[in-house]
Amino acid sequence: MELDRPSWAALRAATPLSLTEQELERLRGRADPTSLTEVRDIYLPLSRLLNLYVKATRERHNAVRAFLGDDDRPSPFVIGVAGSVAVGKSTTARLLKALLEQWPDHPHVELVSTDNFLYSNAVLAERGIMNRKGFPESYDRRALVRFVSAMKAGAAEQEIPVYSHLAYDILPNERQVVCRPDILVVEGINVLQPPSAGRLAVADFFDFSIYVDAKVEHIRSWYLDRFLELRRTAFSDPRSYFHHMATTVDEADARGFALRTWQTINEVNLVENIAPTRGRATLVLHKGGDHQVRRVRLRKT
Ligand SMILES: Nc1ncnc2c1ncn2[C@@H]1O[C@H](COP(=O)(O)OP(=O)(O)O)[C@@H](O)[C@H]1O
Ligand SMILES: CC(C)(COP(=O)(O)O)[C@@H](O)C(=O)NCCC(=O)O
Repeated sequence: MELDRPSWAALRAATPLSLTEQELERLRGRADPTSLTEVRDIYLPLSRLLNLYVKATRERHNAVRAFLGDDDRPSPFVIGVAGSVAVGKSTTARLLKALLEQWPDHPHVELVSTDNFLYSNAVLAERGIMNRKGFPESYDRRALVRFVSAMKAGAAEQEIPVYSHLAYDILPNERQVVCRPDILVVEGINVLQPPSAGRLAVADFFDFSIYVDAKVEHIRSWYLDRFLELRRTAFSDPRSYFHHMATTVDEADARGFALRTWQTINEVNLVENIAPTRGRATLVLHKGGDHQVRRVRLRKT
């Protein structure tokens, strides 16, 4: 079913807004204008709905465990967050983590971004796919599926690689430790990709999935604005892979570079690989040009 913003916002019911402006500031992505009004109208109803899903899924698991005489701990509820580069998935995922942690029955929420499963630049260069970063073949999909499958099977702790936007690469000496959570949020552009024949895909482990959607021309302008904002901020760090964009390249050329990156990599990936997975999501958040969610589509079954 499709709901407009006011109808969706009304579903918040009595869910309290417990996030402060300072906390939101910390959770928001670069150049992302998500406001407390957006949290109240869009994310609180979503948090309430997800709480109902988590409870119902737990009850079903408990019934099956009782049937099997199995006294293992229940496995985490897994949520996938998909959508284009620069659509605001990571803000959505961080907000969900902050809001879901406030429900007393699932206080431990872990967030994993799939960029951690990108192949290193060295491997991408060796395979000649450095200009395909973000395309399905640029990820170690087997490692990602193994990780989510192990968490779902109740593994106590898993170590995964760490990707840095600053280095624009996997950090060879760092690992992220993920301890068994009540809820695992897996965020990334390709998380709703269907499996290839006879294989499993990470989406096979999702209990709920969200696709963050917007018109291509809006996402393009968000990508360009963010790139220029990063040029003024993160790229000025001498360790940044894009440092030259802040020093030797002027603003017009930096904009031209970002536009080419968008047109030749991110938009192609959006059209060919990401947008076709939208219909697989349990819920679609559709944003207008001002980044605000205008419509919500929910699959009832
Ligand atoms: N080159 C970069 N340097 C620093 N941070 C970046 C860079 N590119 C993207 N980011 C940050 O990484 C996060 C993820 O970005 P992205 O994968 O485009 O997804 P989304 O915008 O949907 O969250 C965002 O918070 C963004 O601000
Ligand atoms: C790292 C990304 C592939 C996103 O990865 P995700 O966490 O969504 O799997 C993307 O942010 C990216 O860097 N794309 C490459 C082209 C570009 O520099 O915009």
